[in-house]
Amino acid sequence: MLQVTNLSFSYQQTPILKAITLQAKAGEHLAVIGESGSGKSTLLKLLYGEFDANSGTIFWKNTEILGPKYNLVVGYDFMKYVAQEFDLMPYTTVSENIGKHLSNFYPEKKQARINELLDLVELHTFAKTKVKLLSGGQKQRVALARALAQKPEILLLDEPFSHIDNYQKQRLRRRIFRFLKKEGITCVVATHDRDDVLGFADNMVVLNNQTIAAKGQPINLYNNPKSDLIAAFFGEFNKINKQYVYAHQLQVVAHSDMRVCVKQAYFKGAYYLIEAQFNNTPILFEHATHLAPNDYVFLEIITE
Ligand SMILES: Nc1ncnc2c1ncn2[C@@H]1O[C@H](COP(=O)(O)OP(=O)(O)OP(=O)(O)O)[C@@H](O)[C@H]1O
Repeated sequence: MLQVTNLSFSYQQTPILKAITLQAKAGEHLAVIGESGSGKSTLLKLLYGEFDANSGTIFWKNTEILGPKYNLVVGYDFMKYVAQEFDLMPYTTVSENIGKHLSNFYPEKKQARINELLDLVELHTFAKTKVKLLSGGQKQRVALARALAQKPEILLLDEPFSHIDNYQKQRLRRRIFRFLKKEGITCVVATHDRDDVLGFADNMVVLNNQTIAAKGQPINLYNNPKSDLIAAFFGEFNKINKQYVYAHQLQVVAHSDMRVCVKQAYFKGAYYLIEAQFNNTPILFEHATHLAPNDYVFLEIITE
């Protein structure tokens, strides 16, 4: 189990994280979300032992994670960290990068593991290509594969799919998270992307104002967001009578108390996102078909 207790940290004078307490059980997938600059990467770096905390403790099972004041070499064997900057060896091949931490003592076993990971991140055709010749998304996949090579007990991922195009991202995300669950690897993922959370994370924490503003299962935070920051993470939303109402929770009906004037319709594929006005308040809702500006419609909140 990962246990973080009362962790506080500042780079200089300004506190970045204050009294952070969180846990992740072995095999759990924990998502860390928050606005840009809220300290997600800093938290992962502290978990990795890259910095010394001002106060508080971090334990993985019975081992205390300590920073450079106490460790000559940053990091621990049981933990891997895939940073936003991938830190690969540019002049060696994809295979060599993935196998970097694997022992040469059993070359066949090493090659089999490299092949398994090349399959996982779908980079077989690039196995012998030098990393400096790869695109950003391909480098990110090499970094993921390399972090998994030795089967860490805990994996820290910072925006793990940010450089990968949408076409490959969805599939790769499913493959990687399924692989982590299958191998029982605990993972902490810092992300801006709700798709890294919904359907994958067991729990999530929300960083805001240097502290944890909320934590819980994604389904509970989704259903009861408690703040604009959390609601916005999950999708377009409105605040109606102090309640958070997602755009898809409003439907057009024949008659209701909520008569709105359409301002703009945005094609979103399976639906249109409609921007409308209700008593001078902007309202967003989803609708199956296009609605013309200045049309009036009635809306109702869908109660599931
Ligand atoms: N090496 C550093 N020295 C000083 N300040 C830093 C350093 N790295 C980050 N910061 C500051 O710490 C704060 C948190 O940064 P951090 O990168 O942890 O945020 P983040 O939530 O990961 O942001 P993003 O989502 O944009 O990656 C920011 O205000 C940033 O400017």
